[in-house]
Amino acid sequence: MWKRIGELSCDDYVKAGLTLEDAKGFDKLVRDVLSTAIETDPRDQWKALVDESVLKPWHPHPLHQLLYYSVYSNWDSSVLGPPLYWFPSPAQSKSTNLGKLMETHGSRLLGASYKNPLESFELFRRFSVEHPEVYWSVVIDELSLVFHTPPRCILDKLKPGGTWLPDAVLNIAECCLMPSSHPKKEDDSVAVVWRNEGFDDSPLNRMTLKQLREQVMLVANAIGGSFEKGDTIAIDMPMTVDAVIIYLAIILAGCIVVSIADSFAAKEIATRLKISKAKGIFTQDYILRGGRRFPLYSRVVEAAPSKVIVLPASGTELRVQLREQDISWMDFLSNAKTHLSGENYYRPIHLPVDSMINILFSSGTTGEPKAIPWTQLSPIRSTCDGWAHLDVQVGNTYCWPTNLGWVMGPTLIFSCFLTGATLALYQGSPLGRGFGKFVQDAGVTVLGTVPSLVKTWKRTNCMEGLNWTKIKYFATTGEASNVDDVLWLSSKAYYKPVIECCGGTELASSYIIGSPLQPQAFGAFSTPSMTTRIIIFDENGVPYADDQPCTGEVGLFPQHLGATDRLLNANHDEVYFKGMPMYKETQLRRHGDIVKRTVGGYYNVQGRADDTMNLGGIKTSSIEIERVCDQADECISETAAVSLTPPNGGPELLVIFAVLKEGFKKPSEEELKMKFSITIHKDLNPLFKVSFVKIVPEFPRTASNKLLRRVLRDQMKQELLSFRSRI
Ligand SMILES: Nc1ncnc2c1ncn2[C@@H]1O[C@H](COP(=O)(O)OP(=O)(O)OP(=O)(O)O)[C@@H](O)[C@H]1O
Repeated sequence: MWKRIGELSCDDYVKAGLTLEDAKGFDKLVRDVLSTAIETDPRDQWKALVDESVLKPWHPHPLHQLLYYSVYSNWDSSVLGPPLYWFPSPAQSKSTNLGKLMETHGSRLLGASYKNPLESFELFRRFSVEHPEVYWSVVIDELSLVFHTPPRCILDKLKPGGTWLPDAVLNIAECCLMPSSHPKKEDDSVAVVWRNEGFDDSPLNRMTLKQLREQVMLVANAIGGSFEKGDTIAIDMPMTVDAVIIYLAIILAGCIVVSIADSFAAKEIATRLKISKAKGIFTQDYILRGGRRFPLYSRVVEAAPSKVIVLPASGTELRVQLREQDISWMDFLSNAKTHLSGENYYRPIHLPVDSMINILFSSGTTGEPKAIPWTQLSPIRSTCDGWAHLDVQVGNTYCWPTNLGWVMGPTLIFSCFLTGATLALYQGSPLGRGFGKFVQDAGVTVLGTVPSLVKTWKRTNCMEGLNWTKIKYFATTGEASNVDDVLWLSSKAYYKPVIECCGGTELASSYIIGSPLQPQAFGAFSTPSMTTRIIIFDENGVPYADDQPCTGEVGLFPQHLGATDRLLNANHDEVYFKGMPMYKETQLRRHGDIVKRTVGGYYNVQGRADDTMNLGGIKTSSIEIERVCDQADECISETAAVSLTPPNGGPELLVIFAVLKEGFKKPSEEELKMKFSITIHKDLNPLFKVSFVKIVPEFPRTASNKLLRRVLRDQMKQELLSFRSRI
């Protein structure tokens, strides 16, 4: 449906939103830039257009779409791999964290085979898989780690998952807070920059490393006065600068953080407090978000924990009446002050590297959320991923709207403070322009997102006119990205890479991800992460060869620094190992994703193994079907595909749920069914039959916004049952 790039004319540019005058200039520019590349590889054409900044962040999105899709209009992904939009430059690659490391150690470790960071990336990555102890020994030196007792070695292979950094003793919060010479963190380096929603035109707030340390030590002193070492203490509040201080203070004081996302209802808070046996909880009276005030303290109180420490959402006065056993933040802090007579210093509690610092909960897309213990190894792992794959370093300002209850919250804290980057926090809703203005004003250089956020920004066009060109990397996680949404995002900073990250809370890392040392494709992962070995296997558990394009469930090699070896509310072995195939002598670790490896070695996640369906004898995944259905009609905002086994048995039935965009003529479910069928037959498989279509106002999602296909499946099952019982 898209023209070839050489066939585009002023007319097309006008239709895409330019004035006739601008279209003429634009047409000439495109022709000039492509004059040397018109018959060549589309990748060279796209690269030339990007290198010359032909497309500007303020150009209308249809123009970006027109150029990108026209360049790749004849691209056959099944033969050529996914279309690429970002290409690393040799010069730039040498200034990345990993590039520098490779230039320093590459020849020593790889011998004469080492060429440069781009050509030798895959070789070096494989080396990191085969010799993780060598890789970690050099990368760990890049973080501001201070060991009270250094590790005996990097890896002791006696146990199945290995014992990492055995005998090491440290306090990971202390490592975040102390100045260091490499990475260069000084007392007056800016540690945190933040702004409150509603103050979008006011100056930014900044806190230096020294100020942060003093604040954390003050709170750690107060915690030391009220709790015992090893106590579990919950945090249920937005990810504000105070929440970050409390998080680090709990760990500094040798206690364990229980992170609970602030969007949970009382019942869910109660479950999490019970599983973790939390002795107390930090919360706010209200949550201020999107110009509204949502009660939080009342929800926490309903969950009935023992002691609640309550911060005001704004100002210094609480707007709620506290129960007798609870205490205001001010009173809590003043205890510490009295106790110390003005002296903030706190002696960090040093603990073995495998001691627990944080209890997190998975999002629960596949079932009950798992209570996942993070040890001091977990932040080391997650920071190293950000260091290697997002190039987080001194001088960066790193922002990722999230919450301490999601794995990205703690990851973001450690990724900043162990690498010397500045943490950027917007205290309010990330959905609107205020957030985008903060990104601009704070000079954010690494911006993390989740697909639903990007979808909203694109749909509402709320970021129009803002300058995001300081961003050098975007990142996205949580769910599969929509190609057109990431195209929109990348275009806001002259096509900077959007690094896809897919992992799990229990891995403290991504197992597949993008890299600044490899060309990137929208919505695709370019590599397993450093040191990670993945195996994709078929339905019989037979592995595909490492370089073979294929689709199947993924298994991980279990020796994975930072991965869990226990769960608090389930049997770890049963969840992650039972029933998994062996690879040679090794039993693989379950992750539960269906992964497609494309030609050229890129990856797509096709959903959870639980979301695969068998349609007429052919295995397929929800995401594959949704990708084509999303394009079936312009009135479609998003789709969700699930399959049902009919109550009386028989082949699985395909059901497609659709959310419609506003402002379009609403089709009937029958009409949509026709459209979906045609698209699926044309673009996916002529044998797939659509059994039902349901239009719904919105999809059920986890608190972190992940689509809950299992809830849709259950709903449909109920409907089918009640329909049958009525006839
Ligand atoms: N960039 C991404 N693209 C596609 N899927 C992703 C991406 N990032 C994360 N995911 C999905 O999210 C999963 C990890 O999320 P998390 O650790 O919160 O557990 P969960 O699977 O959502 O919850 P639970 O284990 O409770 O069912 C991944 O295994 C993958 O299925």
